[in-house]
Amino acid sequence: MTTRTRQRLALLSLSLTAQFSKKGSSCGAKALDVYRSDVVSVTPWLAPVVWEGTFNPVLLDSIYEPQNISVAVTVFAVGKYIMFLKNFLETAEQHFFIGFNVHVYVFTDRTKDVPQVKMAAGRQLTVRSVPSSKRWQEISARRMELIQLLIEEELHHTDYIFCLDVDSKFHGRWGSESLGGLVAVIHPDDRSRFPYERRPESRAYLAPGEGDFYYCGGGVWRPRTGSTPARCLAGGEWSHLKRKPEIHIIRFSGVVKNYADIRPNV
Ligand SMILES: CC(=O)N[C@H]1[C@@H](OP(=O)(O)OP(=O)(O)OC[C@H]2O[C@@H](n3ccc(=O)[nH]c3=O)[C@H](O)[C@@H]2O)O[C@H](CO)[C@H](O)[C@@H]1O
Ligand SMILES: [Mn+2]
Repeated sequence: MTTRTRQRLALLSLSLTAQFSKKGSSCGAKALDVYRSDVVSVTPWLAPVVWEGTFNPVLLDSIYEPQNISVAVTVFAVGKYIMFLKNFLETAEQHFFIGFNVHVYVFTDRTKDVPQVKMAAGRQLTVRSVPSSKRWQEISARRMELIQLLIEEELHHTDYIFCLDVDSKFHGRWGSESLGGLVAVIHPDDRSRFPYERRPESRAYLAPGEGDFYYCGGGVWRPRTGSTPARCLAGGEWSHLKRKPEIHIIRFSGVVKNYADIRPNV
């Protein structure tokens, strides 16, 4: 099955859910619950915004499982950020694409310090050695280049690739509801506090008052897609922020850290 067909299937599955609820089929009772009126559940360009309660996980898994899809994760743990890796991997084992083929690629300069985490059948970890750096900006900027290389070398047949921050941990299901051509995670902070790009010379420039969603720097990236997300995930948190009532289930969180302690430079 081609990638495009899969994407269509993902969207189809959502509309199927809606149809079931209208027609009151045997799936009806469950599907009827799949509805939220208190949040925006579709973007103006018709990408689903995935809140808890807007999808039926059993139905979605039953569509994706027979397709035997493969999911890759890239995560960088350079320098002191290696300290976050154990928690990241352990919580991913509990919540991230359970029952699917998952291949985690860890990029690190401290290969000897990669923790041994027992992984379930169908899941594996590969460590890629990268040089250390004295500047976090360089570590951050080089990530895309190294991911691109990985795709060219090893990921031709991988269906979906998620690029995640290592200083994150999973608390709740993150699975097939997040599959799409280009997926972004909505940042849980207040919109007024976001550092939008204000330099007019930048292609990402937004005038004050413009802009709809603000995405986390992490998310999912796939080759040959445009820059408007086909799917937006909600349900993240940074524990120093006040929990918002519309977030029913925390799926993942960013670990609160003191940048001065862990980044090689400030
Ligand atoms: C969730 C989210 O919105 N994250 C973004 C935000 O994260 P943060 O402000 O949380 O940045 P960060 O310090 O977590 O750095 C991003 C990632 O780079 C890696 N790293 C960084 C420094 C280092 O010394 N060693 C190392 O391995 C590590 O995987 C880390 O998770 O801003 C960054 C750029 O500043 C990136 O855009 C991140 O994706
Ligand atoms: Mn981070």
